[in-house]
Amino acid sequence: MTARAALADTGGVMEQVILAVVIAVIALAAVSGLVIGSRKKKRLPPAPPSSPSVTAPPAEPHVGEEAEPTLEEPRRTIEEVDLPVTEAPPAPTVPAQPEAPAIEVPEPTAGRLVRLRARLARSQTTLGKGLLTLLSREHLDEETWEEIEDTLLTADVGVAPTQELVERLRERVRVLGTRSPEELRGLLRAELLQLIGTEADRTVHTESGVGVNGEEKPGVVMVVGVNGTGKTTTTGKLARVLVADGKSVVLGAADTFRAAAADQLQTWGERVGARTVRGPEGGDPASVAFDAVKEGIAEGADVVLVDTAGRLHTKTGLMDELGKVKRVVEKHGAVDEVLLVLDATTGQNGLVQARVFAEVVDITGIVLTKLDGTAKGGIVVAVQRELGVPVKLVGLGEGADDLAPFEPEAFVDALIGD
Ligand SMILES: Nc1nc2c(ncn2[C@@H]2O[C@H](COP(=O)(O)OP(=O)(O)OP(=O)(O)O)[C@@H](O)[C@H]2O)c(=O)[nH]1
Repeated sequence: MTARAALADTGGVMEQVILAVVIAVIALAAVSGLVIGSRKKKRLPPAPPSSPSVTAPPAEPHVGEEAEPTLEEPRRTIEEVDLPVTEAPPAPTVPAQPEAPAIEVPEPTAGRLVRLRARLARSQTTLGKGLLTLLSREHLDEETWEEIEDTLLTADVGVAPTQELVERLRERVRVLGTRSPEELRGLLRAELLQLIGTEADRTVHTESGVGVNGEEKPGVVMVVGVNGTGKTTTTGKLARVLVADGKSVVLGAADTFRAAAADQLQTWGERVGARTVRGPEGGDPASVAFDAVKEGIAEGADVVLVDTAGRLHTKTGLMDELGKVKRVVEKHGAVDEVLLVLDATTGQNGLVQARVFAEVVDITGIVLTKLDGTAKGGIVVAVQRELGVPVKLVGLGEGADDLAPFEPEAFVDALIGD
């Protein structure tokens, strides 16, 4: 091969090399253009308009995207950090103060028994009207007197008072000779009144006095009795009686065995604007009672009513605890009333309860509930005899103002009718 031929050969190879390089560059450019295009396609779509009520979670960063720059904040020492407790609470935006329940105005207490006498008359006909019918018989033979006796016993008057009454009636009827219905009514009225007693002090004592430290102390009333007799209801109704008479009342929910009892009492209190002092469920009843009187003193209240647990008289420990409640309350000063609540429908069983309660605390008054639901009104006589303590209030229904001061005359009139 000549040198010229060799050179020409070399030039051809160079041309091929240059061509190959040009093709490679073009190919590279095309490939890189495709990559850029595909990256552009991967960009996130524009964010949807944000909704005002729903807060969207932050979008997660994708691979290849740069992280958001962090805010540059100087590092603070622990002393410089404001603790949340030191911050002023944000101004409340919702004016949602629950409205205080409307305060009720209880019915006046004077003459309540007269107003409610229809409740008594309905259920007591066996006693009053039954006696009148028997006494009106033309011949008052032994059989009739026995029927009179049975009527009194059935009405729970009790054996001894029944015998006394029958004895006196026999004597007076004999002296009277002929009997007009009016005379008989007057005679029976007088004898029943004598049996019930018109002289006893039936006032519920709630006068304020002087506490152990010489401070003014509200009148303190303890309400005791077995579960279900209507004790809590009676405490609530009594609060209304007092409020109706213009007194301010604090309630003590010392029935800590049953949380619902405290709720029940509080509801009664709220209806007449009386504060209720309560403790933890199962807590010490004596301490709740103590706190209630303390609160009453602090508030300058007129009366503190303490509702106690309806302990069963068979449980000696619980009964002892009732004595403790009274002793602890007395650290503030005297307890003015201890009212025993008895369910008139339980008859003789109520007398057993009365006896046991009287052993633990000095009962000063009796509240007979549910007299509207029984013909056994004679229990008024029996229980007074048993305890030597007067009936001071009677319950004549489930209504808020169905608790009446006990008035013997109105009671007897309701029994025998006018
Ligand atoms: N008919 C009638 N029902 C009454 C009277 N007094 C209370 N009651 C009802 O008797 C039931 C029991 O009353 P409460 O006050 O819960 O009885 P309690 O003795 O406190 O019982 P605990 O709270 O379980 O200790 C309730 O349904 C009252 O409405 C009343 O004079 N007449």
